[in-house]
Formats: sequence, C-alpha cells, structure tokens
Amino acid sequence: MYRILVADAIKPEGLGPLSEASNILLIQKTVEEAANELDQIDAILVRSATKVTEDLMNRMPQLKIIARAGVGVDNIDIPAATKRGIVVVNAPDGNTISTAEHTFAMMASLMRHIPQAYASLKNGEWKRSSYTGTELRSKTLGIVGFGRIGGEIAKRAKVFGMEVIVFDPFLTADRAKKMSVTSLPLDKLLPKADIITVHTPLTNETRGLINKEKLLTCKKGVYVLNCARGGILDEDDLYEMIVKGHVAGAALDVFVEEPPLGHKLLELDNVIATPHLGASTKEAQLNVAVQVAQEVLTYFEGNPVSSSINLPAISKEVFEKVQPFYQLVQQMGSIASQCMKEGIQEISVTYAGESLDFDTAILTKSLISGFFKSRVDASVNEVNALLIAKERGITVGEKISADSLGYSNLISLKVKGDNRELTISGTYIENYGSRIVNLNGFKIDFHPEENLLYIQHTDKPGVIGNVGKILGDHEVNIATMQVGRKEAGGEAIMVLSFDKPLSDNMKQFLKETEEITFMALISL
Ligand SMILES: NC(=O)c1ccc[n+]([C@@H]2O[C@H](COP(=O)([O-])OP(=O)(O)OC[C@H]3O[C@@H](n4cnc5c(N)ncnc54)[C@H](O)[C@@H]3O)[C@@H](O)[C@H]2O)c1
Ligand SMILES: O=C(O)[C@H](O)COP(=O)(O)O
Repeated sequence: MYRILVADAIKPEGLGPLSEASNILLIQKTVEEAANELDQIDAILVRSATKVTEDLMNRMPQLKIIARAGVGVDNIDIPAATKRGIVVVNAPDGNTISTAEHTFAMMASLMRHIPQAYASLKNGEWKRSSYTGTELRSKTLGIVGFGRIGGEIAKRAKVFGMEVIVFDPFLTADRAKKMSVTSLPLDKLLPKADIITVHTPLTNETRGLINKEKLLTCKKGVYVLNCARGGILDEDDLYEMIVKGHVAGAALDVFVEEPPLGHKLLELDNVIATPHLGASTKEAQLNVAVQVAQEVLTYFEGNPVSSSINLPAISKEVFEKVQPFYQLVQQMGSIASQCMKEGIQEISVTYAGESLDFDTAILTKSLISGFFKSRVDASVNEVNALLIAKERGITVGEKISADSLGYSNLISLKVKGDNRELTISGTYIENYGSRIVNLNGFKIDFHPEENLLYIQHTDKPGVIGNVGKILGDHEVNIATMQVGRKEAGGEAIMVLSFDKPLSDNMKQFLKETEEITFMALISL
C-alpha cells in the first residue's frame, strides 16, 4: 500500500485515479497534522504553500516522489531530493492560461485603476477624474521570461494592439519569429517598454533580476507586474522607485513572504495586488490535479514519468517508445550486478536498432539503477543512479551502434570489474516481451524471470542431467532451462528459472559438480 500525503489544497475531483487505486491510500493533512505518520509516507502532493525542505525529507525516509500541482518548484529542495533518489514532478502547463489571463486582468486593472476606483465607489465616492487611465493599445509590453505563460500573454497583447518585446536568454530566433515578437537583451528591452511583466522561474539568476539599477534604466512612468514569483522584482527597490515617482504603478500577485501581511508595498495607492491567485481557477486546479495524479500513478506502476524536474523530460510519444525497454534494461543491469560480485570500474551500454531512435539517456539511468539496487542500501532509481555511480568511481558510457545483428532493437551491456568482464545483450520483441539473447558471448534466449540460476560449465555429457537430478532430488521444480555454448567440448552456460527463489544450500549441492566453473543466483 502506498501512502500519499496531500499536504495542500488540491482539487479532490482531479485526484480520482489515485483515490480509485486499490494500492493507494490518500491522506489529506498538512505536514504538521501528519507529523506522526511522516515516516510512512511514499508520496507528497503540494502546491506552493508547503515547503519541501531537506529537513522534511529527512523526516520522510520512505518518500519516493514529490508532486507539485502547479509550475513553480522553488518551494522544493531539488538537489536534496535528487541525492535521495526522490523523483520531483510538476504540472507544467495545467495553469498556463489561467495565469496568463490573470496577468492580463492585472495589467488592465493597473492601467485603468479598477481596484482603486471600485474601493472608492464602495466607499460612497464618485471620483471620475481621479481614475483617468491609460490605454493598452500602442503601448510597448516588455515580457521578461518568454516561456508558456509569457507566450500566452504575448498573444493576448497583440490582440489589444500592443507591441511586444521579449527577453529570454533561452529563446530561439525561430520561436520569436513564429510568435511575431522582437527578442532583445534585457538592457535594450527595459528602456523601450511602457509596461514590464516578468514570467521567469525564481532561480539564483532571476532573484532580484529587476532591481533599482535596472528600474532606473526604464522609462519614467513605467508600469511593472509580477505574477511569477516574489523576489524576481526586488521588493525594496520597487517600493523606493514607486515612492520616488519613477515607476508609475505595480501589479503584484506574488511576494517574497506569503502572506505579505503588513507589507509596505501594499500601503501604496498605485500598487494593486492579489493573494497569489494566478493559478486559482476551477479549470487550472482541475488540470494540475489530474496531471500530477496521473504522474504519481504512472510512477507507482513502475513506468517512467513524463514531467519530472530531476529526470530528463520525455514527451508522450517518446514515453511510448521508451516503455517496452524500461524494465528490460533494469533487469539487464540487475543480472549483470548479481553475476559480478566484485568492484566495478566501468559500465558501457550500446543501443542499436531503429526502435531505439530516441534519447536513450533515461534507459541508461534505468539500467544503472537496476545495477545498483542489489548493491547499495540507499534508495536508488533513475534520479540518483548516475550520481551513485560517480560517487563510487564507476565510469558510465553510452553509445549508439548501427549493427543490431538482425534484431529490430538490441541493447548490449559491458561491465568491467576488478577481475573479470561481463557482457549481456537483450532485445524487446513485440507480443513476445523481453529476451536476453547473449550472455558472456554465449548465444542464448530466455525471458528475464523473477528467480534465475546462471551456471557456467564445461560442455561434457551428463552435466545438464546432473544439475537436473540434484535439483529434482531436493524437490526443486525447474520452470524453464536454456543452454548455450560456443563450441562442442568448450565452455557452456545454463540459465534456469524457478517458480520460487532457490535457497543458498542448493548452490552448495550444485557446486559438487566439478564441471561447474561459475554459478550465480539471480533474483529480479
Ligand atoms: N502566480 C501564479 O499563480 C503562477 C502560476 C503559474 C506559474 N507561475 C510562475 O511563473 C513562472 C513561469 O511559468 P511558465 O509556465 O511560463 O514557465 P516556463 O518554464 O514555460 O517559462 C519560463 C521561461 O523563463 C525563462 N528564463 C529562465 N531564466 C531566465 C532568465 N534568467 N531571464 C529571462 N528568462 C529566463 C525560460 O527560458 C523560460 O522560457 C513559473 O516558474 C512560476 O514560478 C506563477
Ligand atoms: O507556480 C505555480 O504553479 C503557481 O504559483 C501556482 O501556485 P499555487 O498552486 O500555490 O496556486
């Protein structure tokens, strides 16, 4: 049973797939309320309110996945999660439209003094001339951070007859052209814009990105908006620039400290604000809840997630291509690890075949995690597998080969240890499943089952029969048996599978067969 803590207000209607799963228990409590059961929690679902710190992770030793029902992950300590092998996922586009619409509503409200006029009217006043506004048409809008939300704002601004200039260091010329916006460096954008709106994530680079020095380069009378994250616009500097009259007004949905009770910016008449409402629509909340519920379910079903922050992101199309090989590579890694109980120096993986024509990095991570699972105490998965390999001084390499030896796909692994080397190749055959087709240079063909025994021996009459007899004498039922050899009378291998795990004692009995040169019990 997986225990999932829903620590913030996430729309229950969107969590249907999780609440319906028989192996999942949803616990709707804050971190404080769940203090006594944190050590049993497998997943945590949050919005921006709960801070998922390293300290909290230390109190949650079973935690496997953190799901952010929204975009910004600045409330989650990603490096700490990565180190512990905890997957972090978010809902990258579920609230894009809502936030873009909110920003636009804030912009119109700011320019037309709607909140101030409304408050005045409610107060029994009728001050028409005090609230003369400014049109949006023909104004230049500067968008800093031109991702999903920035892009949606640009589309709306164009319809309002605004000129749109943008700054985003990662923006391609192609996307700028497609979106009909002018891309400029920040120092060129700031003096040109009548209104500036920021839509970057909060990172070390963007914290204080728009500060006093930058605001002084803007037009006198500029309007600024922050519906992204508190701190991208430096709050103290903004306050000073508004008080001095250089900035005409600001619209803020987010603050460094939330709630910003008693904040000096809120005392200014030309600052309008909302309590972090960008994503607060019925639609966005349903979208983000559905997205993270699906991701968490996918994760607990043992499949690769598609919107992970600390794993390479994969699209639905790539996900479908990756999925058949995902378990195969983990099993190959695990077989190699259990056959090589010694210090390892190098692991190299080769991918061949047309059906592997995608970024195979996720498969290599899955393979390495399979390799380490039986070796390290720490929880190991695709998130921290490469880190664990690096910490242990193991070189991991990945290559593509044109030669798939007639298979539609072929994944080959070579592990170099202190004393010996091991090679293993596997393929995935549609409607047939995973097959191991080569082990240590021996052609073989077996399905990686749960309980396996690998035997290397001299090819002599009677050896196979002897192994069968010893197992039979001890009432061990062989489910399948595959044999392979390079040449008659040379070295040969057997791979046997069983319905139940084989006891270590059996290994002792089998060792008495002098032709056996190597043996490994494998459990997958
Ligand atoms: N107010 C709200 O309720 C609300 C809702 C959703 C998102 N957000 C915030 O809005 C941010 C943007 O969301 P999005 O969905 O558009 O994300 P996104 O990832 O699609 O876009 C962010 C853009 O910022 C750019 N960027 C990164 N560093 C930059 C820098 N130093 N200078 C300029 N640009 C930089 C990136 O290249 C990217 O294009 C989120 O990170 C989140 O913090 C707030
Ligand atoms: O980053 C986001 O998705 C927004 O800031 C929304 O935050 P919320 O889920 O706390 O409303």
